[in-house]
Amino acid sequence: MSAATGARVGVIGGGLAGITAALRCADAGFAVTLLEARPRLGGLASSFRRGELDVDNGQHVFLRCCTAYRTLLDRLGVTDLVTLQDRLDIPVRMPGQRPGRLRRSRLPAPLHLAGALVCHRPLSVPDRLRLVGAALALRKVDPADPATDAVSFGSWLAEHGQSRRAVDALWDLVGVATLNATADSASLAPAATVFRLGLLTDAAAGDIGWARVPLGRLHDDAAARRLREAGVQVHTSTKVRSLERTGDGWQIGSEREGERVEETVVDQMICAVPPTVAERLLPAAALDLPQGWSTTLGSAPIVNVHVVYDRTVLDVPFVAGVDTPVQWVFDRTEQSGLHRTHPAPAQYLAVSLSAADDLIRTPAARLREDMLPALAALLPAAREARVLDFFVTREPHATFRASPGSGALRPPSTTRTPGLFLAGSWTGTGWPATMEGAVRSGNSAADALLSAAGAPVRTAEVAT
Ligand SMILES: Cc1cc2nc3c(=O)[nH]c(=O)nc-3n(C[C@H](O)[C@H](O)[C@H](O)COP(=O)(O)OP(=O)(O)OC[C@H]3O[C@@H](n4cnc5c(N)ncnc54)[C@H](O)[C@@H]3O)c2cc1C
Repeated sequence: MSAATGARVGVIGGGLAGITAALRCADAGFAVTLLEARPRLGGLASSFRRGELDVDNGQHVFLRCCTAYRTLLDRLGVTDLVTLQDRLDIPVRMPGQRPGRLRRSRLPAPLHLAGALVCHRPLSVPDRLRLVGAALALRKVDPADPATDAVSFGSWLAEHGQSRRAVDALWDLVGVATLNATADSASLAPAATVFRLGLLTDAAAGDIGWARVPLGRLHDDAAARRLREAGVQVHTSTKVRSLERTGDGWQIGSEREGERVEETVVDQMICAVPPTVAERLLPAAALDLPQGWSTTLGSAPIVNVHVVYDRTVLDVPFVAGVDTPVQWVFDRTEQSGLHRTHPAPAQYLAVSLSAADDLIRTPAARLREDMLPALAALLPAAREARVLDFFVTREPHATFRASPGSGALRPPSTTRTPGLFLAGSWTGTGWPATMEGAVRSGNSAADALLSAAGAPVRTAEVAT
């Protein structure tokens, strides 16, 4: 029997961070209750039904180096529902140009990308040569050094000989999608983490993975099943309103459909909610941060434009765009179950638009006017195709804003209040706001809680 048996843990928030933390604590023998405001689990990485179509709230990808997220997928029993490339391969499209690709070779890092970059036609030959120096210098940047967080990625790239064109056609191609910020507005610290871990250290690290099913099947259905099997009490549609310290424990006040529900009393707490909610719920002295820190940290939006065509217009799972407002385009036909209502060859594409400050309030009709011609310019078959459906999903608070200085506003998983721990992709994981960061934060919070409770900490296995 575990040392933790009988001790009660409350987890607020059923995103990836909360799911991970709850499973880890339950596996260690705690009696866990998870409270989630929405009717479903999965938080910012979820899906919903639109008529007969399963729609993700936004296209999500992960990399082979996302070992914590992949370990969670294993724990949820859904690894067979995702695809992971054998070799990093990014088809690149530019209007009026022959298709290109960024594909790694079998050489060790960083040589694995040399061939692809030498042939990256959007860049001039001098720009391609200057990439080498910057890539080697980036390998030496220490993301954990506070001075790194004070600098913008864009200014660092400029200092290292990168032209505007190189930033637009290469660094931002990868950086905007992973940091949800352009190089000019991003902190060097998370940018260095992404490029070093994903592209510059281990050749296989940057291979891209994605779900072959709606995200809800992974992060809601499978997670709910595994949590239940682990003995976690999951209460969805339950919004936490208050968190009170009572003697040695915590009293959680919440409501369901606007009605107060009986308070939950626990011994230890993990708060895995967005930053603004955490600041509201946490005792004032819990964090070593100035009042209003969550507003200062801020958030950044992502918009997805969804288009159903009457025919196949994209013959690969995804492409990245250069010299176009279209950033990344994904084939969503299989995941969405499109052919339940629109027979083949109809195809459903999602255009993922990160760092979308300029687009988050743009009306759908205007996005349609802009995006359909842009898609036709990249995908010749789209010029003749009929659009059967067009809609937009918007996540105004998709990630925290990874600006210079944001690192100092990302607290660790431990707080100054005993028995209270924090999780969430916005906490101090060193990673940008990603699924990997969320799962790592859930693991850190669980590790800290287990160690404070004197329970054995079994570091989660890492997928290879
Ligand atoms: C459109 C989009 C595209 C993205 N693309 C990628 C990608 O390609 N790759 C990648 O790795 N990451 C991507 N991300 C980021 C990734 O989804 C997030 O970093 C991650 O899912 C965050 O998980 P979390 O558990 O930290 O937070 P959240 O998912 O925000 O979970 C917090 C949970 O707390 C709940 N909650 C809030 N208030 C309360 C309350 N009072 N009481 C109870 N519950 C409450 C919320 O409902 C939510 O479920 C994307 C995000 C978006 C929005």
